[in-house]
Amino acid sequence: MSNLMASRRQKAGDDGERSLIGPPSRHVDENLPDRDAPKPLFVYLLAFFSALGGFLFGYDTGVVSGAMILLKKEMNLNALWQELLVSSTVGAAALSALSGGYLNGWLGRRICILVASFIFTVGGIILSLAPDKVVLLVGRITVGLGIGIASMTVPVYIAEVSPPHLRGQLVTINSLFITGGQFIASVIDGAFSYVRQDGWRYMLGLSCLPSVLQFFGFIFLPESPRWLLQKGRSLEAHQVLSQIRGGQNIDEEYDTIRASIEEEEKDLNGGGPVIFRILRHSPTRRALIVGCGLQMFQQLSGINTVMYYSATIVQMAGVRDDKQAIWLAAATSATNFVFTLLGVWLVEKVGRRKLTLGSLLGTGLSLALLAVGFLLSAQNSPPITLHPLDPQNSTCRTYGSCEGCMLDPDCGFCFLENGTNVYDSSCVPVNQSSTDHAAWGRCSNGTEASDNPIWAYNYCPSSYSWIVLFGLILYLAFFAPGMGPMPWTVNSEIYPLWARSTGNACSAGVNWIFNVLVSLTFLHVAEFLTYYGAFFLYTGLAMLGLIFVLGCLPETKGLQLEEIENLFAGQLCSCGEPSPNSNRHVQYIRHDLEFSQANYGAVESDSAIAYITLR
Ligand SMILES: O[C@H]1[C@H](O)[C@@H](O)[C@H](O)[C@@H](O)[C@H]1O
Repeated sequence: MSNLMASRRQKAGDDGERSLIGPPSRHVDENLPDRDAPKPLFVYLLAFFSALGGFLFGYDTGVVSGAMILLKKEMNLNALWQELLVSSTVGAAALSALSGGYLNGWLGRRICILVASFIFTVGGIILSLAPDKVVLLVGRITVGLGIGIASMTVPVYIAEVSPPHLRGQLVTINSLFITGGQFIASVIDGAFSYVRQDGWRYMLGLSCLPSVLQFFGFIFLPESPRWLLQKGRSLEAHQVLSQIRGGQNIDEEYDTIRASIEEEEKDLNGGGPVIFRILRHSPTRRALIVGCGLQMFQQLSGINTVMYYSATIVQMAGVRDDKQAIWLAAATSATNFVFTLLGVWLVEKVGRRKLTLGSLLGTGLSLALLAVGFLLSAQNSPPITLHPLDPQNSTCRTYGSCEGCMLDPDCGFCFLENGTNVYDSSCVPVNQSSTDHAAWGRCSNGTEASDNPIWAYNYCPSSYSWIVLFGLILYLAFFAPGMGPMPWTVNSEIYPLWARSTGNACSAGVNWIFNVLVSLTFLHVAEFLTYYGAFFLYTGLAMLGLIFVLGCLPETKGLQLEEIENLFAGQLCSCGEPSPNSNRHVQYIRHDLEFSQANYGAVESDSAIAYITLR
């Protein structure tokens, strides 16, 4: 038995991943899934149609910044409404991701994906036809509900239908679709920014195309075989598995899924709602802490602030034209997308742990560079030379330089420019109905000719802006391959079968909650700590994340599901070292003995527990 285990263990290390659906159950040394194993086209089709959910997640979160530039003018949106339209989607996503675990167990993965694509479509229609801002808000909340369900269901579905040797790659491709969606959204934003009248309707409404495609695709696509088996629909599960595996012999895999479900049922951890069972079961509780911690630190390292703020960063660097700024923001999301591709390639080469650690270290250093850029800009902030009489007697006249003026949300900086030289500058109140102009004076008419003064809201002109721009690109290059996709990928692998949808629902919920928190607090944090203070704060948080990952994230690459579970059997933070218990190796093997009924038994040796399927 030990030799047999050793050979399987060796093979597991060499071959990469094993099925999440259940442990491999084939005969010891033959038919093991490996890179030469058949790659049934059908599974790619399934992954593509599911990852459209990731695309919609990226599209709907990304498209709003470009749409807002047109919307705020057409609908006279004040800062509060702009904030509401952006954050309501993310808030709704948090709620629906949290409830998605229950929906997944009750309705199944396929129905949840169908529901999500239906909601996306309805949301897209509401948004494109919205007559006023209230209906727009309803549309944004609707779309958020779809995003939440999709964000937690899609990785689970892909993991459950993928053959073992393709699982890691296919789940990470979902993250590629997220950043791809954000990139396409920014291109669509750029293209329709020329359509001044109603351009935003196309931007927001176009998401209906992929969602309708996904909806019709999933009418014909199958349910996860594991969910079917869990619900006792064994005949259907067998048919689906056989279809997904392209007609290969699936008896062994099928038996394994069934065996693992029966094992789960034997060991219900006291019964009750899954979340309580997770909290009572220490290894799964530890996995949940690691999964939620990763999602929390992903957001605390400021990705969405950096992406959202990128348009302002490029304005700060001297690009003042709205359209040019939109296209440069598209370049930012293209960078995010391209470097995610690097992550898909690296994940099986260097492993999840090293990729996440390297990514966080680079992310922290780039955040520090961004902070230094902002610090130098603040120290050399242009002085205010003109103090026009203020009819509103606002706080704006109290500032001596652009820095203080820019940090006050009620004021903006109005100036003339000669090359990099700023002159005739003043700090004046912003127009309450549009931040594009001042409330009165030279910068209030919104026209921008070379002899007209420039209106800078939220930023200051600075000759150190290149440091900030460089920091931004470096940040994305480090974040995108690791901290972007790994929290999603790792979460799809670390929970045992019974806890997978609830574990993913909780961690996705944590992701969305911290997304809202970081984006809602950014401007206030910047007001109190200044921009460089805010970015130094993110640097600190990324470093805390680094310590967390260093201490608590074990390497899951190339391990079987049972080995992954065992990684959480010991202490929570063991610096990635396998816990002593991980020597216990669980192995399912099939004995072709002549029994007509299936029976299951367990044998424990000094270094292994073997679950033997007897037939
Ligand atoms: O993994 C994704 C990705 O990195 C996106 O670019 C980001 O906007 C999301 O918040 C994140 O969850």
